[in-house]
Amino acid sequence: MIGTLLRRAPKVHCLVRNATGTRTMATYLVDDAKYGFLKDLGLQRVNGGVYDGRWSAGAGRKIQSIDPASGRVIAEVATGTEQDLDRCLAAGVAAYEQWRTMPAPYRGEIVRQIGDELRKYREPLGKLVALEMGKILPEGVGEVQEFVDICDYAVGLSRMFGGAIFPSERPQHTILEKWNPLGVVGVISAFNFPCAVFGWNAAIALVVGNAVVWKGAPTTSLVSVATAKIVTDVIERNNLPPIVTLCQGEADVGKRMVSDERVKLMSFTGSTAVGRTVGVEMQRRFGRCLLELGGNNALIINEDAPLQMALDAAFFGCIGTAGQRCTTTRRLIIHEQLYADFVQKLTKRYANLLQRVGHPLEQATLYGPLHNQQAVQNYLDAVKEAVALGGKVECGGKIIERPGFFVEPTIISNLPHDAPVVKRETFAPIVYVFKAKDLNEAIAWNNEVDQGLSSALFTNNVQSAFQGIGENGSDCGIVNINTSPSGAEIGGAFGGEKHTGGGRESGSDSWKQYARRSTITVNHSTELPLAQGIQFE
Ligand SMILES: NC(=O)c1ccc[n+]([C@@H]2O[C@H](COP(=O)([O-])OP(=O)(O)OC[C@H]3O[C@@H](n4cnc5c(N)ncnc54)[C@H](O)[C@@H]3O)[C@@H](O)[C@H]2O)c1
Repeated sequence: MIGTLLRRAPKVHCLVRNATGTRTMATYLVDDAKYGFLKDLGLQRVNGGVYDGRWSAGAGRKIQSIDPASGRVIAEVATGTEQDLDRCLAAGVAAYEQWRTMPAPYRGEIVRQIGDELRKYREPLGKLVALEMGKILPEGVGEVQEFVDICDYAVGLSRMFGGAIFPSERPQHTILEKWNPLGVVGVISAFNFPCAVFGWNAAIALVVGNAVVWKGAPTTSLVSVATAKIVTDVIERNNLPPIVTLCQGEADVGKRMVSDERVKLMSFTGSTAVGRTVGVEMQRRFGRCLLELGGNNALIINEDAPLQMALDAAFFGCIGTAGQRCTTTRRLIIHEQLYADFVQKLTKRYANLLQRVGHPLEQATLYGPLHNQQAVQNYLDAVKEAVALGGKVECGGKIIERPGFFVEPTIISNLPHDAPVVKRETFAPIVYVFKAKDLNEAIAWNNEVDQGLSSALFTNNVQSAFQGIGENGSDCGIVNINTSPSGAEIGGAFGGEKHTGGGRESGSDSWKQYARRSTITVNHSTELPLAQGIQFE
């Protein structure tokens, strides 16, 4: 329905300057009444991309945000520069001084209000996520829901994050552990989760007592602005200082944030290549970092797997978000006895999916576009490389001829399990399929790539399942049994090993990454005994 409206939408023209300064005609979806949800989110034709306690146009480049399913301009964002970031950081440091003194349950109350406000904007913000990133509407709304859920989680946490008490070897002494906030937490996020990644970080960082400075991906700048507006409105209504600031910008702003000593923890989500530079810089200046980087996730189908479930899991895992999740299934390792039948059934499911290709805002769409032209090129390059290495394209491999950045979901067989193209993360809907002789071989192949984010084993055998999750099993941060490696719930700690960066976000004890641990010995005696019984007189 909305897709029909999209195609029929009247064109609204206005004059803008492009990157070279030439005045050109542009069409803006934000001016079209059929995209009224953009105005509901407070978005205009040109939006300020900087919030340091008040909204302003950044002095950086004006970025045109594109709908990847049609190539049309949604609206513009005036992004920030390093100077704009400097103001955001200064405001964040000052806000932190006040925020850290407030009781944690009070901080939780503010995060509760943020969650409630997000609930009100779930649909329009979810639509914007779908429109600007290119994921289908249920996934766009689901992303906002993740932010709501982590707020609920953080509210509870604000009354629960506790320290330990340990026995002391000295009489009438007690050893305590107390978790204190760090200061300003920097968040740099990737285009594929433009709302939730900020949410996972901000909700937890705030209840622990930190201030947050955010830079989202340049190509999803509207989501950053709309999300930050919802959050900062709540903060302003409570007469609080800017404990959340935004400096939407490009790599120069990101680099500056990473190198600034005021940022005590740098939470970076993005590619391994950029994450490596972030990690090195944070190590150089002894800052903390939380890295959530690329994945190369495998799904193992053991000979005793529940087959229908495995097929459903592979279908969603490989194709969901058009292959643009960090947890997307990129390798299927199938027991040799099941291989031919499984690949044939999966190929059939792929063929049926082509009926469900469409605009992400259309109700019937299951499969949307890639995010931009560069992603299409990366996809084509990977297919070409795979074929040159002897790979057989079982299905897909080409661009889908329609407006926007659509490519066919693709299955490639016949490659060595350790081919260079297989060991690399191509952020596109390509899955490589392999025939394994037994579980030991399958696990060895699962583990042989550099990345270590997510994995799954399908088996009905308890011994195989426990091998998969144990010391001889998957070396990933996420190790699933009989469910897809793609996607995760907020209750557990999210993140991966090796070149995925080692960070953990969301649930379990991930909150500890946002806090500094103070070990405290309290002497409640009238003597002053030294540790280890040392006499010093
Ligand atoms: N592990 C996870 O939780 C997770 C989640 C989502 C995405 N990802 C990964 O992110 C990648 C896709 O996202 P992307 O293309 O936006 O990644 P990217 O690395 O190109 O960009 C990520 C962010 O870093 C910024 N940036 C670029 N250069 C920088 C620099 N030198 N210093 C500081 N910041 C800089 C970008 O502007 C953007 O905001 C994939 O590899 C995917 O697997 C990982």
